[in-house]
Amino acid sequence: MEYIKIEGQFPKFSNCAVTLGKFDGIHRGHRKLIQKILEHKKEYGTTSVVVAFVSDRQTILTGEERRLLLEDMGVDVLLECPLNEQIRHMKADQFIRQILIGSLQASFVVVGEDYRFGYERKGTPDLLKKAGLKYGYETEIVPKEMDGSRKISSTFIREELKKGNMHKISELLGTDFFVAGEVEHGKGLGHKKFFPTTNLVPPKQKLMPPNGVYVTVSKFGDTEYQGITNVGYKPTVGEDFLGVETYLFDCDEDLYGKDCIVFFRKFQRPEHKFASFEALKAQIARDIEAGHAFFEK
Ligand SMILES: Cc1cc2nc3c(=O)[nH]c(=O)nc-3n(C[C@H](O)[C@H](O)[C@H](O)COP(=O)(O)O)c2cc1C
Ligand SMILES: Nc1ncnc2c1ncn2[C@@H]1O[C@H](COP(=O)(O)OP(=O)(O)OP(=O)(O)O)[C@@H](O)[C@H]1O
Repeated sequence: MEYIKIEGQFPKFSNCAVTLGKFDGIHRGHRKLIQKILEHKKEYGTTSVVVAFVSDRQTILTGEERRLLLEDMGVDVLLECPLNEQIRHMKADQFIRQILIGSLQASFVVVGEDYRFGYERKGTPDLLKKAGLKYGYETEIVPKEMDGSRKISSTFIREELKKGNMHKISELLGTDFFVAGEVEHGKGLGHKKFFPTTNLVPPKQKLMPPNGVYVTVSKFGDTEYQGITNVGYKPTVGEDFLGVETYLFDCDEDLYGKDCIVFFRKFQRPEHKFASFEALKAQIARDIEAGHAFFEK
């Protein structure tokens, strides 16, 4: 996949199947749109392009995680465009002419039914459709993917993430919430005093569920390990950064420096400050038991 961070002008492409939005999280609704551009590519040989508008607020997926996911899905080009003043002030018809037609030579554009773009959010799916008739591209407007009576959206997922409702989040995303990163060294206390663990440090940009213990699955390439993960600052020992620390079941490999993806299945309990290492160790043993019980179910 070609990844381009827009810093000024959009690059030139031709014959593109394009979808537009913020694409934070890549939920089931987003997947439908992406599937449409991939199908169009398969049928007509277009270049599948995701245009993702990014701001500097915290996100469900980091930029890197989104790249991994879209690449995995088979998208050809990801154009990451900062929501700066220039873009915010661009009128909808100018966006269509300059970017969709001028830069991307779009032949297919797909958006959700309530998508808005351009200055004062005046750009609508209907406007895209009308312009398509004039400029010769096809438009597909996708009905909102629902969860019961509520539309699936990144906002909905953010709310559930705050509550640590990992099961609901998996339903909305169509996959488990995950953290991707390289395994780092902890203080090494885990190894000496407790259990061996893998440590990831998510960037501050990443929205995380509440600090606490989660049942997880960690992936290293094609190898998967079930495990139990603590998210937080380890108040018993005191850490000054938020870590994602996992005890992997049935693993005695040295995984330092390896790329890892931790998939969150279930919230188990909040993080506590324990009076002694012994008390923490006893609790971690119970967490591990609860993790095993979850997977045996
Ligand atoms: C399943 C699990 C649960 C944990 N729960 C807590 C907790 O509630 N409070 C806490 O202070 N640390 C908790 N920890 C973190 C331990 O304090 C940590 O493993 C230990 O300090 C070793 O850290 P190190 O590998 O960075 O040396 C937990 C770790 C694991 C793997
Ligand atoms: N549930 C959905 N079903 C179908 N399409 C959707 C759905 N949600 C969003 N889309 C479409 O996906 C594209 C990207 O959506 P975007 O990420 O901007 O919004 P969102 O997921 O609703 O997030 P937020 O809650 O932050 O507005 C847009 O074209 C949007 O209309």
